[in-house]
Amino acid sequence: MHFLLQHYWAIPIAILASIVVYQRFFHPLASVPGPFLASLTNFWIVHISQRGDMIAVFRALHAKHGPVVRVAPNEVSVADLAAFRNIYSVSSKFRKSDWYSVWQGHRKFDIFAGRDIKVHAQQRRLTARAFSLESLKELEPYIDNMIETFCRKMKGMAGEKVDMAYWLQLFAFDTIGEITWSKSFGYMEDGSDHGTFNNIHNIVISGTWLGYVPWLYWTHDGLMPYTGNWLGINGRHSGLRDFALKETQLRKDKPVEKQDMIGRFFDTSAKNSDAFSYNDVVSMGTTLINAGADTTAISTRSVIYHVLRNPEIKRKLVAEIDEMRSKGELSNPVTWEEANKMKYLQACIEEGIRVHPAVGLSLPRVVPQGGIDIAGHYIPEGKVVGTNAWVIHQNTEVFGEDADKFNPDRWLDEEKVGDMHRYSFAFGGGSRSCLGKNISWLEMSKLIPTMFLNYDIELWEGQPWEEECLFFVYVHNFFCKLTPRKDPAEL
Ligand code: HEM
Repeated sequence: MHFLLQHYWAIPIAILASIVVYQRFFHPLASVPGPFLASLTNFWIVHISQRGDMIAVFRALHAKHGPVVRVAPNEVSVADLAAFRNIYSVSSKFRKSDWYSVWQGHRKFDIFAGRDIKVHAQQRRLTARAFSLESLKELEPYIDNMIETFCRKMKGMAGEKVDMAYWLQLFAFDTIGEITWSKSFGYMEDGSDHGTFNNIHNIVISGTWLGYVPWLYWTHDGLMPYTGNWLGINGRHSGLRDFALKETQLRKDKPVEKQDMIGRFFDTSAKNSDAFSYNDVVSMGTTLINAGADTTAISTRSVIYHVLRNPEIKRKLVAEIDEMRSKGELSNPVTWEEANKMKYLQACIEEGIRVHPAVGLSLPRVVPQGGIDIAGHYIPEGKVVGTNAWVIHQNTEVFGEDADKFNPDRWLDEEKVGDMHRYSFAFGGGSRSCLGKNISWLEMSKLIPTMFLNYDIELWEGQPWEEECLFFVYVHNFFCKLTPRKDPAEL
């Protein structure tokens, strides 16, 4: 005792040393390679996620350590192909990790962030039909409205420096408003999002890092009545939700000609009011804004940007568009049916979302009972595993030696396309894969060829863009110049 009192400074050092020894030598993940600090504390990954360069760090870690890397005391990043298919299968028992709890907050019905496998399966059954391929036909006229507004706005800016990243975001948000509540947000008309993007950016910044220390979020949640709100993520549970509530309220009393997403949810709710209440319909509205707008904007940007940076690819895409139009086989705006016949366009979209997936983090899942063997490492039950699309999409075994290049032609190789789809992860995977994939594909398939049909598009002074990797991978500095083209059908 006397010794301890005299050398009190040794106590924290001894505690720290035992933590280091335990985490490095005795912890069940001790054999998994990775950064030293990551094996000791979650604050390493918090720091990386806040810095906005998670993609570069994770790619470098896998290049150095191989297919399994310890990225937090209890979490590993997985690039092993067999394990990936197991974790993200349709019947997967790997539930979403507590990273998602900060996104769910107290919401009962959260199709994106809910972590209970059974509850999620029931919620997915209730909502999936609204997103089905057959419902796309009804949504197409809504999207035509938005494309017409977008092209009209572009016409007004012909020859000028257009902030394409921003305009595609305005388009994607207005489209979500239009297909969900039969009412665009009017952002394109105003040329402004009136602060919404900044609010959502703050939600994403906050949710990205807090997810790695959920105890901090829940402690703050308990103290909030006394301390007030200090966390941006709460905007998802308050401001954004209030917005969806107001729109849903307005829509409820307004008859519409075409069936929109909220209309479909109301129909399901009328038949299952216990399992899918009015409140749950509002939650779906919030989710659609959160999950469906930025993701589509980011993916559309990627396709257009990479096409513009590769003159030969741009030439081939425009040639496909012009050939169909001059034969009278292409409408303006381009229809879904026509777009599906355009093989090169579809290949450009596949490649755009492969090289720049909208989500920049691993999608973390909890290892179920029995554990899992990954590339020679045993990961026990309760630990977290996750794959990052930005890592797996660079796998040369699947995507070829030029996996780091934008090359739409790879999607035209019929022998390889099945395997590439199997490991495409931009829309997530298995039972938790994206519900809105068809909708976003519809938007991209129509907007992109319509833009190249009507305009010659160039990068403004050819400057490269900058990436900011949070949960979403935002881009900055994507400017274009648009020159109206003569319609090829009239040439
Ligand atoms: C190109 C555009 C899109 C991309 C890249 C994308 C990507 C993703 C990803 C990666 C996930 C899985 C997230 C996870 O496992 O944590 C997801 C889930 C989801 N997405 Fe999308 N998304 C897109 C568009 C949309 C659209 C337009 C909507 C709705 C209109 C939507 C609604 C959803 C929903 C509801 C989920 C949760 C599904 C579930 O867990 O059952 N997404 N999306």
